[in-house]
Amino acid sequence: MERREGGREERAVICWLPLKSALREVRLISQEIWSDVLGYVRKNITEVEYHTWFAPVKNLGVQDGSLVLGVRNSFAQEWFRKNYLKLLEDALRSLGAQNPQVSFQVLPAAQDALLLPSDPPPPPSVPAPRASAPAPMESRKVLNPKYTFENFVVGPNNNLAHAAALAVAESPGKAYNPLFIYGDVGLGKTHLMHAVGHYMLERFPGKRVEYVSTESFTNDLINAIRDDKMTQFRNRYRSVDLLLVDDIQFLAGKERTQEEFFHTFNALYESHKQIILSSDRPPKDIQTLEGRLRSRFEWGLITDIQSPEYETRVAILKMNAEHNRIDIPQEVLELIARQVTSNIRELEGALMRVVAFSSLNNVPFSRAVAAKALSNVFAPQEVKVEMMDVLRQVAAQFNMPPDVIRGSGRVREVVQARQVAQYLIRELTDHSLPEIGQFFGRDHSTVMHAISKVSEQMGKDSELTAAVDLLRRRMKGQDDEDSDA
Ligand SMILES: Nc1ncnc2c1ncn2[C@@H]1O[C@H](COP(=O)(O)OP(=O)(O)OP(=O)(O)O)[C@@H](O)[C@H]1O
Repeated sequence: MERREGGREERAVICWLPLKSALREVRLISQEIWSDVLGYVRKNITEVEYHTWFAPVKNLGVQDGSLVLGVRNSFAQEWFRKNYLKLLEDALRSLGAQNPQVSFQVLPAAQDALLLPSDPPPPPSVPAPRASAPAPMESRKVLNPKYTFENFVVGPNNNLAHAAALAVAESPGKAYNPLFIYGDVGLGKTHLMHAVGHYMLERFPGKRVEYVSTESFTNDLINAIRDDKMTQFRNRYRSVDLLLVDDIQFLAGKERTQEEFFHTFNALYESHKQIILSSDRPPKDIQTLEGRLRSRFEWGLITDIQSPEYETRVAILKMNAEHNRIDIPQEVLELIARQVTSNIRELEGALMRVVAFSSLNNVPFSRAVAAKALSNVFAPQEVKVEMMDVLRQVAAQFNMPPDVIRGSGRVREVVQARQVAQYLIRELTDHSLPEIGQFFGRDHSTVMHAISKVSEQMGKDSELTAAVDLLRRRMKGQDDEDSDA
């Protein structure tokens, strides 16, 4: 464990250890911030400037609350400091950073030349230029390594779809063919499809799995017709063991694609190859879909995925946090799960936003911090402070585990932290003295004594006063200034 000598410095370092461990995966998290920052920057400078200066910049993650950007050489470093620092800080401010910090590092030549796979996609607000020709045959997509059965949280909203997908994975071409999964955006249809693909490839590495969106299928068809390559097209789609087609509702109104898909479907079905289709609606609601296709889609099993209920949302967030090795308190996850109710993609985005916010502002996770981080995007939530919130914040501030504060230790620092925690709980929550006493395994008179002791010291002991003020602001989500004090 990292330790430095010297009172204040030591506290500053150790206080943020949980946050530092949260930042281990910060490169991943900060792509989200970086995409938003680029979106902001692009709106505020010319395209030429953007491409000259920002396109080559590499996001190196957040370190100690500062967004670190890799630039090509010391000239660019200087240029950025002089010309773009303020713009970048404004961009971070627009994302909720209260004391934004940006630093620039000159990249080693090799890294500069290398486009790391973690580089962010272009910001969504400014779409990348689109080629006028349709995508080439290679538009096939690969399976997302994250979309496995192990990473899929099962709840009442999706247990039937999950069971069906598992059955299909175990007996492809036999259990349900086709499997038709429908549901609103961002609820896990693609995840389940890919999970079947992974499962099959793990058990039978020689099998051919093809995942394609309906749009890519259509583009491939157009290209094949244009380039006179229909035989290759047919070979490609009719020789697979598992065909996964996303967003099949986009077949609506495309007669030629429907015709070709009909033959692909028949060829696969007759040779007992598995087909899985996803859609935002059941086959009967897809307008202008040929009757013969609709009836084929209904041959197997049609199953839906609904919005997840609260417990499933919390479980998904927990799994995501663990996956990214982010140590985030349960009550913060619960707050996010209450805030984002319908869409899992948004739920994951909200978690990222909270992690980004707390790393950029260098504050530990708390419900108030999470509420603030989400307030720009979702309706602001009134956060009721809980005893556990206070205990955790006091523990971080006094650099000792919460259990030690609640324990029986009589060391001066521990007693002081315990008294501060009791004082703040009394002030910030509705709990009675006996309830607070019970939380600390003590009686109400001890709590009364703690409160009068802290009240007495406030104003006299400046360090304690500053710590209590800072904690109070943090609990109320008002820690506007830098919170390293
Ligand atoms: N049950 C779940 N457990 C864990 N993660 C999930 C679950 N359901 C969805 N997700 C995650 O939510 C995100 C969105 O899921 P996915 O892309 O599969 O949704 P979709 O229904 O295919 O959406 P769209 O219709 O927009 O394509 C993904 O990151 C996925 O991993």
